[in-house]
Amino acid sequence: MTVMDRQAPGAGPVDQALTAPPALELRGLVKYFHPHGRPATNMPPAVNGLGLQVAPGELLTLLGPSGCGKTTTLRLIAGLEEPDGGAVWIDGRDMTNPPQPPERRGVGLVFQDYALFPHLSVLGNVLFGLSRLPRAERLPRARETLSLVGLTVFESRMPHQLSGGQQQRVALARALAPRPRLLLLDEPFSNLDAQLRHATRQEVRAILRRSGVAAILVTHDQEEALAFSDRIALMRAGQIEQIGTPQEVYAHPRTAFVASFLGRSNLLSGTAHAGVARTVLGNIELEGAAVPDGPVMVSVRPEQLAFAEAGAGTEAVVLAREFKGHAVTYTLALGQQEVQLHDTGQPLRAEGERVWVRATRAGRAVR
Ligand SMILES: Nc1ncnc2c1ncn2[C@@H]1O[C@H](COP(=O)(O)OP(=O)(O)OP(=O)(O)O)[C@@H](O)[C@H]1O
Repeated sequence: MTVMDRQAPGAGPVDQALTAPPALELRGLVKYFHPHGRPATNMPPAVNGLGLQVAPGELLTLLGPSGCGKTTTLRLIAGLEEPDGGAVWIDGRDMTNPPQPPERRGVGLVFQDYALFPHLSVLGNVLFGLSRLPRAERLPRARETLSLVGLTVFESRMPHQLSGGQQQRVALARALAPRPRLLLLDEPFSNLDAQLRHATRQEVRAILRRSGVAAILVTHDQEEALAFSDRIALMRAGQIEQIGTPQEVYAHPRTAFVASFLGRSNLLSGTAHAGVARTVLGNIELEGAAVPDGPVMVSVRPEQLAFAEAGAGTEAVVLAREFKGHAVTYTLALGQQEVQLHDTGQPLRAEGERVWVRATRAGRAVR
């Protein structure tokens, strides 16, 4: 079997999940860090009862603010940390009872700082990870993987003769060459400048799709998470706050934290009655499952607000304008409340101008 044919044509992660065990399953994972080596009862765990499944071939992103436990989760999966509770299953095998060392887990790692060996050529770097393979298979495997990442012509170059994006692809080839069941990527694009970052991200995504490997990406960059993933797990304080496809999590955030961490959101307090919330922006219909009557927090995305004819919405004043070429984001004051509105058209509104605003779609009740 080659790296390429591990995923049958047309079989997506969901189809495969019906026939194969999950590439990864985390069950109630807990990790405490003890300062100075002593247990501290008042310290919350870095990872707090985390559970999730990753299907074969699936690209999952762990997204969340600094310190929420993303890297620790990745290190627990790789076997670089021991959990205090719970279990890590990879490809249907328990890695925690008894604990399996990192090299026995069938996991590939790609980090932010590529960690290529500077004195080895591109080919040498990829061969390095193949020492467990029979000697005769190493060179063909290394070359096959370099071809997968589009670096065949660079095989004799030294790392310093490559661009940052190319070096990252060598690191990817090195991690993919032993054909791991699961690839772990920790902020792999954060050393690249904005343009290269975008291009490299797309290339890496296409390479992972071709190889059919399941991968977990750690990032705190929401745009990266939205563009890269089949599903996003939004983490907060060592737990998953919400997990779903990028579209689901963006369009249907369950909490105020998710609504404001993934994209921008206006959080309006109001009173719900019969599926409609009375807010500073007037009556806003509430989407989704029935919302109980009473106090409610409503998330309305800036693109769900629009300017209205005078008298046809709520009156506001333009506080600030952020021009982005294809769109404009306005910050508006409605009495004491500030809201943001995305507008794509003309005319441009001036700071200080009086305007009328309305919600164009239903809002989302969040906790
Ligand atoms: N070796 C360690 N010793 C003590 N505390 C640690 C250690 N590693 C992580 N922590 C703590 O565990 C928590 C989670 O850290 P972790 O690095 O997993 O977060 P993260 O979400 O990856 O953050 P970032 O985006 O900043 O990398 C933090 O409070 C951190 O300070």
